[in-house]
Order: sequence, then structure tokens, then C-alpha cells
Amino acid sequence: MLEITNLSLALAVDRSSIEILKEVSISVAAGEAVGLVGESGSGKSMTLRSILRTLPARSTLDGTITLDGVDVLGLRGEALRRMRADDVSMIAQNPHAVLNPVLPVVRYLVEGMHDAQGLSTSVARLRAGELLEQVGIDAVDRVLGAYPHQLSGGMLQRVVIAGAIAGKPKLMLADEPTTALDVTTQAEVMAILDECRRNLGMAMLFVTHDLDLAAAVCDRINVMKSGEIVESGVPDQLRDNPQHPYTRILMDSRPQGINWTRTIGGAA
Ligand SMILES: Nc1ncnc2c1ncn2[C@@H]1O[C@H](COP(=O)(O)OP(=O)(O)OP(=O)(O)O)[C@@H](O)[C@H]1O
Repeated sequence: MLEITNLSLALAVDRSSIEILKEVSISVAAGEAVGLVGESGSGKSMTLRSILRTLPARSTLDGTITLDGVDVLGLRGEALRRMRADDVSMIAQNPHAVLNPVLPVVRYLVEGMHDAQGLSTSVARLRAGELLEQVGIDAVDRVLGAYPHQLSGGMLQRVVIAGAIAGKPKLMLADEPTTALDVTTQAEVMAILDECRRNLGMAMLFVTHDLDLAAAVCDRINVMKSGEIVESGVPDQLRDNPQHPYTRILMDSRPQGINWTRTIGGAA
């Protein structure tokens, strides 16, 4: 469904050009969860931003990105807006940066559904309640009426997930969606995201620096270093028999924290 082929990205900074991505190829089939794992600065977020076409100015892209055969890099205007509204959703690291701090949560969800799906306010309000239930929120009315600063990071990230699944997009881009949360909340939010994705049959490109977490939620994993994919494989293969020295380093430097495979249940 998503095919990224030989994607190279250069950014013009001052008078020079920095190579950010080098011949990156990643495929994600319908309903599949694919991981993109690597250290900070390796180019994971820039890969996601290339798909959404939200790169900084003065970026030069080479290669192709197709979504169900549609040339994403060729989309303009209304076609690009529709792709972002209907086909692809994004969950970023920090939910506080996503919601408007001076508006209650209900406005975020209702306006999102109004803009993307053309729902009336009353229908979108009902749907917002259903979506919050889907992401495991009990006190729906309290959360809908709350302002972002009145909610915990985990609760807010659930709201962002609710917004991201509202239009049942075919592809979810998740950029370290639990990194900004405390450890117990990370596990809860990750389990909700995984469950929603599976229930709706959505594909996901999942960015993390944590190989164990990627192994727990993904069917296949790509390891990225300095803008290049250095190894790809199914989770067991990468964990039990890593081929590239960098994958071995990632294995050896795994954070000792949550046992993700036990928490999520394991995709493989
Ligand atoms: N606006 C920008 N201008 C210039 N360079 C940038 C810009 N944004 C990112 N970069 C550079 O692009 C490279 C890749 O960054 P990217 O954010 O994709 O890394 P990442 O793997 O997602 O890291 P992290 O895990 O910290 O989010 C880095 O070297 C970064 O410094």
C-alpha cells in the first residue's frame, strides 16, 4: 500500500546541502505494522514528514513515494489536503503540541471531523464521545469538556489517537507516540494504539528508538542509521540474529524498562 523507493532527501542549510536520507526504501502492506528504528537524528521523523509532505523549505527529494499507487510526491493543493485528511494520520511524540491550549478537547475532535469528513457539529460531537470510549476513556463528558492543561499526557495522547482514527485512515504514522509519557502510561497508551490499529485494520509506520517496543507491535522492522536503512527483517530475526553491527548495538543498548512483548502481546 505504501511504497517508498530510493528516497533521498537533502536540506539546504546556509550555502551547503546536508544529506538527510539516502536511498531509503520501505514498504507497508495494507493492515501491516512496520517499524522504523534508529538513534536520535538518524532520519526517522524526516521519513514520516516526507510522506506527509511537511518537510522544511529548501528540501530536495529524490525517489518515489506511492500510496495505493498514487504518486504522493506529485500531489498538490486539494489532492494533497485530501490525502492528509482521508488516507494518512499522524500521532506525534508530544500531545501538548497538537491540541490548542485555549480550546476544550471537544473542539479539537469536532473541528477535525468537520474539516476532514464534513460532519455537522452535533453528529461530530456524538462521534467524539464514541471515539473516546474506543480509546478506553470512561469519563467521556469530563474529558470532552476539559482543557488540555487539565488532562495528563497519557489522557491527551488518547485524545490524539481518537482524532487520528476518526476518519479510519488506511495508514497511521506514529512518531515515538509514547516517549513523552511516564513509564506506566506508556504501556497503557501503546496497548490502546495497538488495539485500535488492529481493530480498524489500519497499516502503521511506527517510529521508535526502542527495538523491543518495535518488536512487540510490528510485523517487520527497518533499522535506520545516518539516513540509511541498514537492516530489515521480522522481529525475531533481528533480535535473535542481527546481521548489521548497528542492529547489534541497538540490541545491546536496549533500555531496561517495560517488557513490551508481555505488555502488548507480540505481533509476530
Ligand atoms: N529543519 C531542519 N533543518 C536542518 N536539519 C534538520 C532539520 N530538521 C531535522 N534536521 C536534521 O535531519 C536529521 C534527521 O532528523 P530526524 O528528526 O529525522 O531524526 P530522528 O531519527 O527522527 O531523530 P529523533 O529520534 O531525535 O526524533 C538530523 O541530523 C537533524 O539534525
